[in-house]
Amino acid sequence: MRRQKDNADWAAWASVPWNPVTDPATSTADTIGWHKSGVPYVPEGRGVALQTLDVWVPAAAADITTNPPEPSSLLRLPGTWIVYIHGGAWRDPLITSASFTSAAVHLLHRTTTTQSQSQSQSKPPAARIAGLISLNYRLSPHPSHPCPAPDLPSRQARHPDHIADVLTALAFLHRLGILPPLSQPTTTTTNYPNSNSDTPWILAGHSCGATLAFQSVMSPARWGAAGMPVSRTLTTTTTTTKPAAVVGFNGLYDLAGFVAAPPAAYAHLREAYREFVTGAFGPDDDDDDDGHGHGHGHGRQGGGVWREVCPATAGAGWVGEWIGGGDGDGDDRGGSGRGRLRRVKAVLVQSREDSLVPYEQLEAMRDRLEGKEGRGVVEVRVVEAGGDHNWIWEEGGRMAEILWEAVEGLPVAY
Ligand SMILES: Nc1ccccc1C(=O)C[C@H](N)C(=O)O
Repeated sequence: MRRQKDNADWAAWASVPWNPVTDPATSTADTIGWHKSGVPYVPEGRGVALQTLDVWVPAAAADITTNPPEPSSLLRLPGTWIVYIHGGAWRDPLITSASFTSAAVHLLHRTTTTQSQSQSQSKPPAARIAGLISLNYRLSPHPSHPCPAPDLPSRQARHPDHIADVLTALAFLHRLGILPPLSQPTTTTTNYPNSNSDTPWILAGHSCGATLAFQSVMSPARWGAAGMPVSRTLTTTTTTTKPAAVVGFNGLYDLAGFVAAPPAAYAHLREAYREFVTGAFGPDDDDDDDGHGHGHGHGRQGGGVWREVCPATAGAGWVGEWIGGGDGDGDDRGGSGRGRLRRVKAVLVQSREDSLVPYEQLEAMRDRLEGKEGRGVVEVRVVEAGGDHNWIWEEGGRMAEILWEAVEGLPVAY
């Protein structure tokens, strides 16, 4: 049974070929990495068009400079895996997993350069990347991008479909052993077979991808609360290890707060926000059409769906669900404590020149993480970045630098 599942996963993985990546920074044709685009993360052909992921692996390991990595060598690659979740307000079909390409190529270049430097000085590199993953997930409808019929299954998502896809993709990577592997049957919820602090990984996201990144460390049970049906796919994802660091680029963290009272310079975006938030999550019970939303949580039952889905405003306890590791139900009582992260990192990156997301979003998130729940367990790092909303991934170099520093800053050396 388990073996069959593994085979289906590896078959999905192998259904897409590796392509060599050359270095645009040098004019040589040297391979700096290998890339697969569009790997289906719902095996056996049961997924839809956007339930896919991209992967890049640096060619730095000696045996894969001339040949693409075999599954067996893939699992032995030393270093950190980074998983990236793209933005686009849960709906923009023009922003996909490919939006990570520029940052990915910069990271492959850095890995290759650092590797050869440390080899010539015969000392281990300060930071090392094992591989990079960029996720696609089903999107909500976009009013200015009509959807051709064959794409419909990928373009009619409504919360919790987006987060369910992210969790499904992460579970796929865990089953393959790319992310800290799970050796227990997924039905076991009290045993966390792996200490994720042994093999830390990083989860990053841009804009709504940052929202999804923080949602994914919370208990999935939250997405079944408040009368929202949990997607069928979610039931297969109960046991996953959590990232040691989450990096949010120009992230959306308090949508109810924005729609209720946007900062003056962003007030013209209020209807745009209300539209895409409603498209992704449905109308908010607390959203008030006269423009004076009160937006204060009434707990999980009843109003405040938008507050409950946003990391800066969600009901208490989610930081504990992250730290608890394991399957994310936050309940490690009587358990071994394995899978527990002692300390996690949140890197919050925001440009003051972002014309779509105000700095107040970062502040709300920082305040939440530095509050009662997070104090002493979440190390918050605030990073200012330049450019407009999408510059950070379009340019890629600065994003790569911040992610590289996140790898260097991981608690466990290897
Ligand atoms: N208005 C926003 C506010 C915040 C963050 C993104 C947006 C977007 O518009 C994203 C995307 N280009 C969209 O077409 O929905």
